[in-house]
Amino acid sequence: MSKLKIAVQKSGRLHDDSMKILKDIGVFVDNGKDQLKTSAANFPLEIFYLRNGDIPQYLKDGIVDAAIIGENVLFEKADNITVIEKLGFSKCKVSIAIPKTKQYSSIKDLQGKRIATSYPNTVTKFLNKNNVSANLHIINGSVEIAPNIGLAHAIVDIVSSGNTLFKNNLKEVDVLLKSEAVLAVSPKIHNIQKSILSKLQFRIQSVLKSRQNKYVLLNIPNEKIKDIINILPGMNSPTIIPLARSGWSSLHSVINKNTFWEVIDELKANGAEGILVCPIENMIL
Ligand SMILES: Nc1ncnc2c1ncn2[C@@H]1O[C@H](COP(=O)(O)OP(=O)(O)OP(=O)(O)O)[C@@H](O)[C@H]1O
Ligand SMILES: O=P(O)(O)OC[C@H]1O[C@H](OP(=O)(O)OP(=O)(O)O)[C@H](O)[C@@H]1O
Ligand SMILES: [Mg+2]
Repeated sequence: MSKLKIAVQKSGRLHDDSMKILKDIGVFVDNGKDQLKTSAANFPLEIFYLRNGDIPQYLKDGIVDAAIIGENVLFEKADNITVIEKLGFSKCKVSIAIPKTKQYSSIKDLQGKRIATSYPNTVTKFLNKNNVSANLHIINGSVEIAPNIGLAHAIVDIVSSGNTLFKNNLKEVDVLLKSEAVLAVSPKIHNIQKSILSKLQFRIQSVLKSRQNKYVLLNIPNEKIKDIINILPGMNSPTIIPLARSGWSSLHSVINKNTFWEVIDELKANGAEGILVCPIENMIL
């Protein structure tokens, strides 16, 4: 039987969330971590556990059909790889940082300076776009140490909470790109694998939507139904079911998790009682 070959990071920041998404879409993978290749038990999927930094080449060569990978790594190592879905985790930036005490008004300030980075292509593209030339010092990790030991005037590295910069007396002065985990596709993927991938993507989309929303049930006096509907329009329109208690109804709807508490406050202010909020496992729209 034909299978879709998908790469996920073997270990590191993307691994757990990548495996969680596969679990949430109902794909059962029997502990893959120690094996470098496993098959899903209930979906035509083969999982390759690889280094994030190596995945772009596997995609280019068609060794894997698809991958869950940090978008910044694709930007660094592969131009022609299509991203079909942003996955909403491992959000970060690739930024320029300099010592806190130094001034920075634009990238022109780094003309002729030394920049330490693990992302030389990303930096070079940015420098070229701005007609600036600088010397790159390429290192694979602990980049933030470079200015403090006299290795570089500036660094370009991943910034998320900003803690690592703070601890190393650095400040972020320019953002080269924003990144998150994505589902990327090999240009060499065949049609059979494409159709498996679209089934996988459909399931992923339904899980991502469900993560954004919550299911809410509440009781309201009938005369308040209109007001509540205005607060809770739902996916199309909310479900309303009469209660045994005369003059009252139960209303069911979906609310976005970002506006969740504001909506609950409004519902209470408009007479809603017995409000229940539940997670949604899947949203098939
Ligand atoms: N501090 C962070 N916060 C959020 N996302 C991050 C952070 N650091 C890295 N990432 C994202 O997670 C990806 C994986 O990072 P991680 O440090 O686990 O591996 P890596 O060193 O890039 O790769 P490899 O698997 O090749 O060792 C990065 O490419 C980036 O997209
Ligand atoms: O803004 P922050 O939340 O502090 O995150 C940024 C740090 O996270 C990453 O390092 P990681 O911990 O992955 O170590 P690594 O360099 O060994 O990959 C990145 O290289 C930064 O150093
Ligand atoms: Mg890292």
